[in-house]
Amino acid sequence: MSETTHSERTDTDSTIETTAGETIEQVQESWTDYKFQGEAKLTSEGLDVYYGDDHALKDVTIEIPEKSVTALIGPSGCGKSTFLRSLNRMNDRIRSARVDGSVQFDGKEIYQEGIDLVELRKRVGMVFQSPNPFPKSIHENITYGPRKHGDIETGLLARLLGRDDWDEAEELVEQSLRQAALWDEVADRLDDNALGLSGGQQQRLCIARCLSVDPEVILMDEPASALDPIATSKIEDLIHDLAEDYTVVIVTHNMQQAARISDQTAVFLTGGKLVEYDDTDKIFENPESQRVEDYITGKFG
Ligand SMILES: Nc1ncnc2c1ncn2[C@@H]1O[C@H](COP(=O)(O)OP(=O)(O)OP(=O)(O)O)[C@@H](O)[C@H]1O
Repeated sequence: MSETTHSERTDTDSTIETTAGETIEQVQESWTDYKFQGEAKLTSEGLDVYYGDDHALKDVTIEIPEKSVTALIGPSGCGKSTFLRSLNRMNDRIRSARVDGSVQFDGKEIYQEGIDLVELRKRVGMVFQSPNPFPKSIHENITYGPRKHGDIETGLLARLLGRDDWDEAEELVEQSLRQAALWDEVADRLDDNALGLSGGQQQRLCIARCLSVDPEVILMDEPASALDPIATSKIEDLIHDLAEDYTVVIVTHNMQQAARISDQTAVFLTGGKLVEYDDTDKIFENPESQRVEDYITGKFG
C-alpha cells in the first residue's frame, strides 16, 4: 500500500486560540505532514458547511484512508455529524444546509452537478445512532435495498428472464447477516418482524442492511450509543472486522471506544474546526495540542 499525505491547507481563522497561547494554525502545522497507510478513499478540501447563518463546519481538509477505521471525536455541537453527513451528501436533505468546498470519493468530486445521489449513498452507506429497521421481516429488511437498486431481480422480471430470484435473495440475506455477526442469532426466524429484535440485534441488522447493497464506505453516527455494554462490544468487534474490507468512518462520544477501534482519529473542537488528525495512538498518548489533551483526558467537553 502506498503512503498518502495530507494536502497543504490554509487556515483563514488562525488567530483562534485553542488554549494558553496555542493557535489552531500552530497545532495544524504540527500534524499536516502526518502519513497514514493506504490510498485515500475520501478527501475533503476546504470544506465549509452552513445552516442558514450558522457556520457549523470550517475549512476542513482531511484524507480518509481506505479499509481502516477513522474516528471523529469532539465536544457536542462541534460538527462531527455534519462532517459525516457531508461525505455522502446527506446534508442535502436539510433545507437550510449549504456546503462550500470539495469532497472527493475515489478521486471524484461528489459536489458537482450530475452526481447520482442514490448510487453515491449506496457506495457510501450510513448507519444511524438509533437502530431504525423497517417494520418488516428480518428477511425483507435485507432484500429491500438490493431489490430497489435492481441488484436482485424482482419476481416478475426474474420469471420473464426464466430465473428464480429466490436463491439469489437467500444467499444475499445469509451473507449480509453473517457479515454483520447476526446470522447465528436469527437464522431460524428470518420471517419475524425486525422490531422484535433487541436493540443491539436491530443495530447489527441495520449494518447488515447497509452491507447488502455492497457499499465501499460505511459512515456510522454513534452506532452504539443506545446500546448496553455487551451489545456495544459486539458492534465494536464487528467494526474492527469490517475494516478489513470496508472504509469505516465513525462518530463517537466514547473516548475509550475511539481508542479501541480506530486506526486514526480526527478531533473537532467547538466552532466547527478540525484541530488535530493523526494515528489514534498518537492522539491518545501524545497529542500535539494541549486543548486536545485536555479534551481527551476529560478536563472539558
Ligand atoms: N439540521 C440542522 N439544522 C440547523 N442546525 C444544525 C442542524 N444540524 C446541526 N446543526 C448545528 O450545527 C452545529 C454542529 O452540529 P452537529 O450535530 O454536526 O455536531 P456534533 O458534533 O455531531 O454534535 P453532537 O455530538 O451533539 O451530536 C451545531 O451548532 C448544531 O446546532
